Amino acid sequence: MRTTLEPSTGPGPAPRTTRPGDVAAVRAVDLVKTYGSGRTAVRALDSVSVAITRGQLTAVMGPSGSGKSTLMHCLAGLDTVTSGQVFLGGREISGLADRELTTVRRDQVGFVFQAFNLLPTLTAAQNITLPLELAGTEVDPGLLQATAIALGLQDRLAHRPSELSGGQQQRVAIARALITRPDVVFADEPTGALDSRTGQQLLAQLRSASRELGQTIVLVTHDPAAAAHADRVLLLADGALVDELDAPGTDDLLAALTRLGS
Ligand SMILES: Nc1ncnc2c1ncn2[C@@H]1O[C@H](COP(=O)(O)OP(=O)(O)OP(=O)(O)O)[C@@H](O)[C@H]1O
Repeated sequence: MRTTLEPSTGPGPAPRTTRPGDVAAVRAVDLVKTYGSGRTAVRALDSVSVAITRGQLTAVMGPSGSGKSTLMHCLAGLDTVTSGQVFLGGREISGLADRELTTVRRDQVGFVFQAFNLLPTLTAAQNITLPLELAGTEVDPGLLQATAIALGLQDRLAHRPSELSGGQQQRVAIARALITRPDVVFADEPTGALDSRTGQQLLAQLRSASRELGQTIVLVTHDPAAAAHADRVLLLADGALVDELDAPGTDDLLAALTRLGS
């Protein structure tokens, strides 16, 4: 097992989590991910180096098969890397053993998926605080309130998922990912199960929650209108990072994707 810290910018012991001076919440250096071996090997990520800025909403776009999910999985400690390094919160996670990666995922990362994955018998509040309960951490009512307000859920906390709209259910799932204040929240096509208007509202809320709480969020999406909510958009093609756009509009993204032939 190999664990190193990012090069320190100052004296003193290197802390476990992101230092105040760090701008990157998560960083990949020369990341390579190959599936399979021999003639059937697929190089899903081909030497990707990228830094995800703290407190920003970053979207990852690219044609189908370009490596978006693979990049997310490697950055989040869900998958091993073939070579290269991943630093999460200033600590290298590439090379960690499975048990340590489980702790990284529990303590440093939040996830939001297309399917909301809420527990039907629990209220919205209980769903949101579930990660804290599972970790044996006391629930701070102020933190729950602030998270609920950031997502416009303060009047829905006593409701069960079946009593909530799809958009509200996904906001509960986002609140659940934010409640532990992880280094990064990864959202994989979070609007995939929502109609386009509700999806747009959800993304606006995701972005404002990111700003209000200073939460780093990585959004994986096919949808240029979704990615247009991001502070920065990373474009992947054939496993390589081919472009980075700052606060692009939907038209800029459509043009960039057209150039990639997607
Ligand atoms: N478990 C796996 N075994 C073999 N090949 C894989 C595996 N997972 C992904 N791949 C391949 O790696 C490449 C990148 O896949 P990935 O799922 O990361 O792309 P993506 O951009 O997320 O695609 P999509 O937009 O279609 O979800 C593809 O060629 C894919 O077929």
